[in-house]
Amino acid sequence: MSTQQPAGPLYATAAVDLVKVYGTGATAVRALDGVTVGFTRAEFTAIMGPSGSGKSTLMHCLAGLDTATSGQALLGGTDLTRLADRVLTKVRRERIGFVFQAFNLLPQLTAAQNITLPLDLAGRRPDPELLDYLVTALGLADRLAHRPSELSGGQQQRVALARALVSRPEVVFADEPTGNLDSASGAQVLALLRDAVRDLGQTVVMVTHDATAAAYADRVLLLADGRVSGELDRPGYDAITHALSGQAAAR
Ligand SMILES: Nc1ncnc2c1ncn2[C@@H]1O[C@H](COP(=O)(O)OP(=O)(O)OP(=O)(O)O)[C@@H](O)[C@H]1O
Repeated sequence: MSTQQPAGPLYATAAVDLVKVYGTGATAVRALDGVTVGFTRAEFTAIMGPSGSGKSTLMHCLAGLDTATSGQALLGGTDLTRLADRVLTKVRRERIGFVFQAFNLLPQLTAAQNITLPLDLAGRRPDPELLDYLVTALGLADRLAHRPSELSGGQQQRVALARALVSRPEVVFADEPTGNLDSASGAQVLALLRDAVRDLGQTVVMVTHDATAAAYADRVLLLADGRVSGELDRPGYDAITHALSGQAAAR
């Protein structure tokens, strides 16, 4: 990750002078105030910062879930801000993986069907080796025939993670993926995200408030007031909490 020159093949996803203003006139909120940042391929980045600093907005713009006011949201060489809705939907489905705090599984489908749903929609078959690796690594082998209501929260999030990873998307965006999990389940999800980066070359961008979760990442990007305020390289828990308390003191 770098805050310099984000265009180019090195970056899986990048923001270039990204601005997002919600509303108009006196009530307008400048959620992103000119963010330029690149996310290197095969790297795990955590985005942190105070509530309202623009973390979710940045992720949503980069993932094509929200439209920027100006600037570029690049996925590889594609500027998502220039795509028509129909094309954007296809890009999201075929090139991006998502893991949210709410697991967003379809209740009527089994775990196995939920995992392969995005590939099925795209008319693609899962790579059997990758599917096997993910199901085993996530401890889901004996849960594949279960529906979400028959699974624990941790198991549901692991199904959502397998679904996000099985299509080898260019980027996995994770928004507080451990927010609803107990610490053991959360650690399992974070370890698999880290391993997917190390072993599969997956690019992962995760928004989190949790320094323990962020310590799994290779880099931490700090936002404040809609701008990039800092970046930490392979920080541990202490370095992250120190940077966050520095941010709080500066406010
Ligand atoms: N749909 C919206 N309409 C109006 N304002 C919005 C909207 N979404 C976000 N905002 C505002 O934009 C700013 C950035 O919000 P954002 O959700 O990106 O912050 P965040 O860092 O993710 O916060 P949190 O940690 O609380 O989730 C905030 O001031 C927020 O109130």
